[in-house]
Amino acid sequence: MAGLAGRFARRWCSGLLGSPLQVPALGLHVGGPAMLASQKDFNNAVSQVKLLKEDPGNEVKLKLYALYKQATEGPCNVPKPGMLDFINKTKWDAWNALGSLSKEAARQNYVDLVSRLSASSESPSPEAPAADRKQPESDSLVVTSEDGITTIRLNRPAKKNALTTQMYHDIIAALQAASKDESAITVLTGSGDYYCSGNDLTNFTHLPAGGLEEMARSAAALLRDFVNCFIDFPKPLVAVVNGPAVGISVTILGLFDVVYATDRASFHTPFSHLGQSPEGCSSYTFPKIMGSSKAAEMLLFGKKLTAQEACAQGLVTEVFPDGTFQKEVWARLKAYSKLPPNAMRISKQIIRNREKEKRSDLTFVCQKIMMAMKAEGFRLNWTKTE
Ligand SMILES: CCCCCCC/C=C/C(=O)SCCNC(=O)CCNC(=O)[C@H](O)C(C)(C)COP(=O)(O)OP(=O)(O)OC[C@H]1O[C@@H](n2cnc3c(N)ncnc32)[C@H](O)[C@@H]1OP(=O)(O)O
Repeated sequence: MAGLAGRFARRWCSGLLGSPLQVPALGLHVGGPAMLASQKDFNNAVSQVKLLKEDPGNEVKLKLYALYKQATEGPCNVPKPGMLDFINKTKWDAWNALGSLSKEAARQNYVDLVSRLSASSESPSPEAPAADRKQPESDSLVVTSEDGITTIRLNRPAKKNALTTQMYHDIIAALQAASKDESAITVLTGSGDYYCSGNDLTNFTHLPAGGLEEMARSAAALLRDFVNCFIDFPKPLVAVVNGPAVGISVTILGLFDVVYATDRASFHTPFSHLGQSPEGCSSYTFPKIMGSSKAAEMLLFGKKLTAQEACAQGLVTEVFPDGTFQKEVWARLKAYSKLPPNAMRISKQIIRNREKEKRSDLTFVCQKIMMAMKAEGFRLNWTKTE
């Protein structure tokens, strides 16, 4: 495991330990005061970074990288790497974010940052490591209740509604609240042109203090809580699939009671491409819904289904023309929400209870994730899914 963590760290660190970036949150230097660090101070700081006793974490290393580049080469002057080149794109973004910060100010900021890091590595910091800090509340999830329907909307359209760690937590909380509220039906949908692009692939780029193993363990625990909420949800749960769906947003569809899709939607589970294995109980629900060979084509080979294909295979309940999708679906859901809520709950319980014993599958899936992460060296490279 240490080897894996080391490989992970090396990938981040390659060419990274040395560079200033302007980060207002760190109180870094922007202007040009009288006493700026000399080239010698800067060279010393570059050497000092390599001697730090504690790994400062990827976030700080990224700041160092960007400041170093700015100090030595000036404003970012190289083409933006493609989105598949994930690590270099992240580094490029950090450097580019420094804008026109002068070389001298970047040099000073780099020296200041290294001096703070050296001081804190000698005395324990009162602050929790950045990777362990709780994420700020975000508006990436919007929950509304109207006409007997609670709607949980993924609201990160610029990132195709990719699920951040915070969003997993927020969805769990929203489902728990919806299971107890006055609504008869609960809906999951997305904002913008995508339903969801699956797990946010940057969720795994910040290594916690406990290293790779700890990251795998906490991801598996969060995933288990997340999927359990869908398994246990007591009311009718409807997916309003407003556009393409990828990864975990597809696998959990087998735990919904009804899935309505626009004819623009597609359903893609590129797990093998990513060196991962399927989750969300799909190893159980998909073969049951569509038969084992169709399930294998999706889950092993990553075959992307059109909305019509997904409907023909039973994953989707009904497909609507995109132009009338929202109008037709919401009109229908409003009508359904007038049905007696208790009757719907009890009927759902009768239908689903038979399945709950299969839950051991879920634990197995969590174990598989950890095994896959280890086996794959926890690869960060991701494949464009189209
Ligand atoms: C903590 C608990 C962990 C539980 C783990 C559960 C295991 C789950 C597994 C999965 O879900 S596997 C599936 C993961 N998803 C993907 O592989 C999709 C990756 N994205 C793409 O292939 C493409 O972005 C797209 C979805 C096909 C869209 O392509 P398009 O060309 O239309 O748009 P882009 O320019 O590529 O994207 C716009 C913008 O959005 C960002 N983005 C898209 N998807 C993700 C993602 N999954 N994670 C993070 N960011 C994503 C993309 O980087 C672009 O950002 P900018 O470059 O504009 O900043």
